[in-house]
Amino acid sequence: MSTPGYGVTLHGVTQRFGRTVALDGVDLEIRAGTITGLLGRNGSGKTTLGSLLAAFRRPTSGQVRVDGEDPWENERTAPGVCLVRESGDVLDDVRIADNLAFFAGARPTFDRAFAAELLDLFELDPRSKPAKLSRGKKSAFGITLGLAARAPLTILDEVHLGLDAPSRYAFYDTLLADYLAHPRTIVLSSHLIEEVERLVEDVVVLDRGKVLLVQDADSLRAEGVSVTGPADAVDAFVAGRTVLGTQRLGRTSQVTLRGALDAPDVDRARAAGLELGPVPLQDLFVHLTDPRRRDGAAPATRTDAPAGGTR
Ligand SMILES: Nc1ncnc2c1ncn2[C@@H]1O[C@H](COP(=O)(O)OP(=O)(O)OP(=O)(O)O)[C@@H](O)[C@H]1O
Repeated sequence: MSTPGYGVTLHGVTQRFGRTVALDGVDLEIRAGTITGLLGRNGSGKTTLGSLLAAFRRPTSGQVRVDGEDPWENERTAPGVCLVRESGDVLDDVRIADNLAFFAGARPTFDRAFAAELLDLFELDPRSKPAKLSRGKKSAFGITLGLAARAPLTILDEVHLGLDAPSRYAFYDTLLADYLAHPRTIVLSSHLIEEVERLVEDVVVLDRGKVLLVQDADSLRAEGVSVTGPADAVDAFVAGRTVLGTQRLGRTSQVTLRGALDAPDVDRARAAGLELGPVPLQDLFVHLTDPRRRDGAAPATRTDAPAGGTR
C-alpha cells in the first residue's frame, strides 16, 4: 500500500526578498503521511517555506518537490496542496456557504459534510461573510477549509493564533481524529509549542532561514530529561549538567536537563527522591534558538549530529 499524503523534498532552496534571505540553502525532507511541526522564531522563514510548498511563489534558487514533482504551475499537485495562513486565505466578501462551494469545486478531496460539522463546532453561520467576522472566527473558518479539504499536503500556518483556548483545543482534537481517519501529510506551524507537541510526529526547526534540526519528536524528547523534587536535592543532582530550564514552586524545583541519563544516574536520582520525566519540546526549542547563543557555534543538536534517532 502506498503512503498516504504527499512527501516533500527541498534541495538547496534559497528565497530572497531584496536583501533579505528568508530561506538560505535549505535541504529538507518532510515525510509523507506524518504531522510535522514547523517551528522557528519570528522571521525564521516558516511562512516563506509554506508559500513555496503551495507554489504561491517560486524559490530564487534550488529545487522544491511535492510528491516528486515541481509544484510550480503543476496541474496534478495543485489541487492536492492546501495552505491556510493566519489571515485565513478566504474570500472576504463572499458568504461562508459560497466560499465553501468555491473551495470545494477546486478540490476533489473536499468533504462538504465534514465542513458543515466544523461550521457547527466553531459556531459559524454559513450566511455571514468573513470580512464581518472577528479575528478568531475568521481563523476558525480558515481551519474549516483547511481540514475539510483533506488535501494530501495540508499546510496550516499559525491558523489557530486568533482562537480562544476552548476553540484551539477543539481544533487540535478534531485535527488529530481526522488525521487518524484520513491519513495525509500535515505541516503545522505554531508558536504554541506546548499545545501542539502532542500532535506532531516530526519536528523541523528553522532558524534565520536555515534548517537547524529535523527529527522525530519522540527521539528529540529523549535527548533531555526533567528532574523534579525538593529544590536542594534537584540543585545537587543537576550541578555540572546542561540545564535548559528551571521552574521553582515553593520548595519544589523542576529542572530540564539536556542529554539522557545513564543507569547509575537514574538510580542516584531515584535514591534522592527525585522524579524523572520527559522534556517539553518547548524547552528544547528555546534552548536551540536562544538569541544569546548567537556566537556562531553549532547548536548541540543538529541533523548531522550523531544523536540516536536523528534521521
Ligand atoms: N513578501 C516579502 N517581502 C519582503 N520580505 C519578506 C517577505 N516575506 C517574508 N519576508 C522576510 O523574510 C523573512 C522570513 O519571513 P517569514 O514570514 O517566512 O518568517 P516566519 O518564520 O513565518 O515568521 P513569523 O513567525 O513572525 O510569522 C523575514 O525577514 C521577513 O521579513
